[in-house]
Amino acid sequence: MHDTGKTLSPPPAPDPCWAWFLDIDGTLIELTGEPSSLRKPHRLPELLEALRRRVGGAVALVSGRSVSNMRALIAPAELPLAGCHGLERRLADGRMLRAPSSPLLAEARATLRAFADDHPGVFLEDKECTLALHYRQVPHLEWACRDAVERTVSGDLGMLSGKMVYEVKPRNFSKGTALRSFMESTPFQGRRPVFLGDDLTDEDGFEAAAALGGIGILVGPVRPTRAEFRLADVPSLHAWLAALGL
Ligand SMILES: O=P(O)(O)OC[C@H]1O[C@H](O[C@H]2O[C@H](CO)[C@@H](O)[C@H](O)[C@H]2O)[C@H](O)[C@@H](O)[C@@H]1O
Ligand SMILES: [Mg+2]
Repeated sequence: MHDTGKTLSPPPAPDPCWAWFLDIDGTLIELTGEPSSLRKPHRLPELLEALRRRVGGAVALVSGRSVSNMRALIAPAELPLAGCHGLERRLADGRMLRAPSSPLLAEARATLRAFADDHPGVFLEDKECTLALHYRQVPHLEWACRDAVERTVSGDLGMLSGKMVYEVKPRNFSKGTALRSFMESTPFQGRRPVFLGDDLTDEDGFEAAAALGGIGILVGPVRPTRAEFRLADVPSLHAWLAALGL
């Protein structure tokens, strides 16, 4: 783990021979006030389609969003996708794989729905296989939200901390397990993985990429991270990608 005092180097030039894994919010697109908003960022589908062609199809999006939400966001582009932090995957051939839902999730849903109803401004995003309790509109309620989520977590359920959000999800899946699974099949197999992400939930992706001989690129301010390289922000990522001639 790099400590906060260490400046991370800029990444090497983007390589079309890599296996590409990209986070969405805070990496490809700027964060906004609306969780999982389906507002389509300008030219995102075109960019992803150009990237897909340039790297021989070896690009997947790996997000906390659900696969259905990601598909709507990037349509008409079609890419391999990992949603809900690795619990769902849409393969290059269009097949969907979904981990079985935790029986404990229903109880967590009911508890967190009641909490959100009692706390105006807190938003519960129900992604079916995971739950996200957002406090972006009411930042002073961060600790109350954390406490509510912690109290729902037991058995196979774990808590994830993200940007102005606490999530509940089965522990056995992560962005790292998603990367590893994609790397076992074409068009990713045999390539060097590169994982790009901004948040704490991307650390599993950085770790998995490094374990397979690849690299992690943090997008955003310096912080303790397993990534080796850093790009300052979303526009810097897009400027760096431009070297691929997209
Ligand atoms: O893994 P990511 O692709 O980075 O997705 C992480 C979460 O993104 C969304 O929430 C975040 O973005 C929102 C829109 O910009 C913002 O309002 C919120 O505060 C952020 O936490 C999404 O709603 C979550 O489901 C994803 O897990
Ligand atoms: Mg992100």
